[in-house]
Amino acid sequence: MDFVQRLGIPLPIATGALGLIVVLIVGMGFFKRKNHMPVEGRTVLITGASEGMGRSAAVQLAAKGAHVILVSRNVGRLEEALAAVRAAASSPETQRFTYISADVSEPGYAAEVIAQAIAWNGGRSPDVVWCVAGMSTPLLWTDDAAMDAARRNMDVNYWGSAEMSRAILREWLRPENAPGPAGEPRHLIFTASVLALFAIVGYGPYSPSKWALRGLADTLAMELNLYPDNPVKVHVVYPATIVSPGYERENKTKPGITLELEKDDPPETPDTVARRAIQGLERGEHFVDVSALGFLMRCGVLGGSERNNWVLDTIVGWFVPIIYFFVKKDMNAKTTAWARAHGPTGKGPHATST
Ligand SMILES: NC(=O)C1=CN([C@@H]2O[C@H](COP(=O)(O)OP(=O)(O)OC[C@H]3O[C@@H](n4cnc5c(N)ncnc54)[C@H](OP(=O)(O)O)[C@@H]3O)[C@@H](O)[C@H]2O)C=CC1
Ligand SMILES: CCCCCCCCCCCCCCCC(=O)[C@@H](N)CO
Repeated sequence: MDFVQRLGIPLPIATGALGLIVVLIVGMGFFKRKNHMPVEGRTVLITGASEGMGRSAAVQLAAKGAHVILVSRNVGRLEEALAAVRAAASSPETQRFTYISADVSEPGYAAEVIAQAIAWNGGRSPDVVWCVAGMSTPLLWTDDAAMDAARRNMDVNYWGSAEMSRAILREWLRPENAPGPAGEPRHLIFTASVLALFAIVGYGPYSPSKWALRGLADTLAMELNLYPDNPVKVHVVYPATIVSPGYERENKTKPGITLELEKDDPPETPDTVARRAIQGLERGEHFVDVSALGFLMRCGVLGGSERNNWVLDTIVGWFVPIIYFFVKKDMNAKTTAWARAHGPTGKGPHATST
């Protein structure tokens, strides 16, 4: 406490301030104990639900008692996922499940999907919509295929989620669909990536599509205050590496330097990532991180975004630049060293060994 006195701050005020901070952090944790996203008996629509994290989320939400609508393109895989979801139901006699085959990159697809979902659901819209469908084509920005890949990533990741968000909000926000200000909020969930919080070489075609989701989510979070009688919560989930079929696909084009830089990020299974994401949603978080690195990266970008815990997120955010000072130095040096050893465009998953 010596340094506190040397700063001229009286001890009682210093301990009082410290005590207040602790009480705020603990207190805010206490309020979060409520489940902010109960799904039992409610209907959840998930895009990208036939594989990877979306499929795991569908299974886990069925186990919590939700009716689930799976959306993706491939009917064979949807059938398989549907069987897994059905098998996980907590009340198989009352819970209902179905799938809708749709391509989220098709302009206008979402209104039709929502219409089908409502028809199946007895005239009621789904209560939770989670946009998980996504893809990644890592390439160096000057690669021949990068521009087409960037447009495709934007079509699936950004426009696929943006269209769905508009279609469902136009339903949820209708005056006749208003549960009133005290009604259970509906939930609109986007799936981004930690790469929307921190960028690394090789994800030029992908990262912007996920950053864009962040901008849309923050805009909507404020815009939804216009509809106090139709409460809706907006969330963004930020996974790091998920060992999924999509991850196998993206590694086919991943530049060697990208593989090298991301190898320190511990890969997680789709089940683990889905479970942590659902826990964060149940705590009522606006931005949901699912790993320790993701937590630091989230605190590092918050700016004017909603904070999950205003005290903790802010204080952690003050220290993240110190970590980045070293991380960026290291990553920039590794990238330069890579160019010296392999030439700047040494690429492909096996580039490390050539
Ligand atoms: N894997 C990773 O390392 C990371 C992934 N993410 C993001 O998390 C989410 C889940 O990733 P992951 O578990 O790897 O998923 P996968 O890539 O393994 O599965 C993607 C799912 O989305 C569906 N999908 C893909 N394109 C379309 C489309 N055009 N229209 C409709 N459905 C489509 C697929 O089904 P079908 O082919 O039948 O259409 C499948 O169900 C994605 O948004 C991804 O960008 C974020 C961070 C890391
Ligand atoms: C303060 C914090 C320190 C930061 C240290 C950074 C370590 C590098 C982590 C890179 C992780 C990349 C995950 C990619 C996930 C993804 O979205 C793709 N697989 C999808 O294509």
